[in-house]
Amino acid sequence: MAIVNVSGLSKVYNIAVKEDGLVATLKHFWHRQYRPIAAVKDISFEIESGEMVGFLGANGAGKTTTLKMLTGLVYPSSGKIQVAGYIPFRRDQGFLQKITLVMGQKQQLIWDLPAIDSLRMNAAVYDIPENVFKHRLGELTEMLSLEGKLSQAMRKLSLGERMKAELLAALLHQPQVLFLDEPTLGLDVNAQASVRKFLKEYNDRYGATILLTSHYMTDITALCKRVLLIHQGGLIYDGSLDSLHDSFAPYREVRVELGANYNVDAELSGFLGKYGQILHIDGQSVCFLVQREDLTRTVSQILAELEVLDLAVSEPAIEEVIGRVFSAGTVNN
Ligand SMILES: Nc1ncnc2c1ncn2[C@@H]1O[C@H](COP(=O)(O)OP(=O)(O)OP(=O)(O)O)[C@@H](O)[C@H]1O
Repeated sequence: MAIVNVSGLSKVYNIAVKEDGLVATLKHFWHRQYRPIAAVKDISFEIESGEMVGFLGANGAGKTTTLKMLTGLVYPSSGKIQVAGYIPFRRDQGFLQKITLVMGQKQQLIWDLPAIDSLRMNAAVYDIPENVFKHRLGELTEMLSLEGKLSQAMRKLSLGERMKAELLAALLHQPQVLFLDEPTLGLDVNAQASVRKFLKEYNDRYGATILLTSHYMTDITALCKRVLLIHQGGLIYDGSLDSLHDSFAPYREVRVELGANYNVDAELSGFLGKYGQILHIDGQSVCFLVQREDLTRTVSQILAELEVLDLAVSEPAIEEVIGRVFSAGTVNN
């Protein structure tokens, strides 16, 4: 059953515009002029309970604005949203108990205090009884490997530990729906991996629904089977990561290591073109693109016609595929 329903959602920000200079500043004071910015344009999607969905888009595409509307922080210009049966912008107590929003670039825990003090305050805000608080704290501390860290001032923790403490704080009330905006932003690869591992485990253990934005594709490929792609405010793709590969990268990279008796640069670069588009030549190694439907025939042909020491076939990187989708600006799926 869908726990997030979004239909025809749009957001237009009106930003005040002002020309330079004192006169313009005075004029602006009395007679403000506004320019509309369509940050989100008529997007619709549903998320099933327990799903983990990646939300991808370039800078300024509209991801944070969408997450803010889904959590009731920003009022939509038009369209409908329901999250866990609630209308977010009403900010009902029941709604706030069911959701959480974590923003990688914003902190809720107080810098000079130990995390445990802020966590106690959160427990009071969410009306969590002491025994439940202790139980959840123990469970989450263990899952996040934060033993011994919560009694130190936040400023003394590493960036990765701080992010994990933020996640703990955001999950103390055991929300059903997690909106995560760049939760691994700025973390080193080990800390990123440990946040990912935690999110996977949290989703498995509690069946939580997660909508996640990240500029690190490893987060998305490790956690999400489905992705939403937003481009200039519009939703241009909603489907599986695998189908994205199929629709936007209907080719494979074939890397061939040729025997030493070929002078690859001089002799072969010309006629190698018949096997596919040459991507690059490096010593005796040639890499080129072959359409997926031609792959078997082309590989057999290469093996029959050339002296091949090694041959490898790979899919193009997902970053590259998504780059193609964004440059095309639309997807028919
Ligand atoms: N409070 C605001 N007032 C006016 N314009 C805004 C406001 N917040 C965002 N915008 C504009 O709306 C558009 C979408 O911004 P948004 O922050 O949603 O993008 P994003 O996809 O989250 O980008 P990023 O990946 O850089 O965080 C941008 O053009 C941005 O400048």
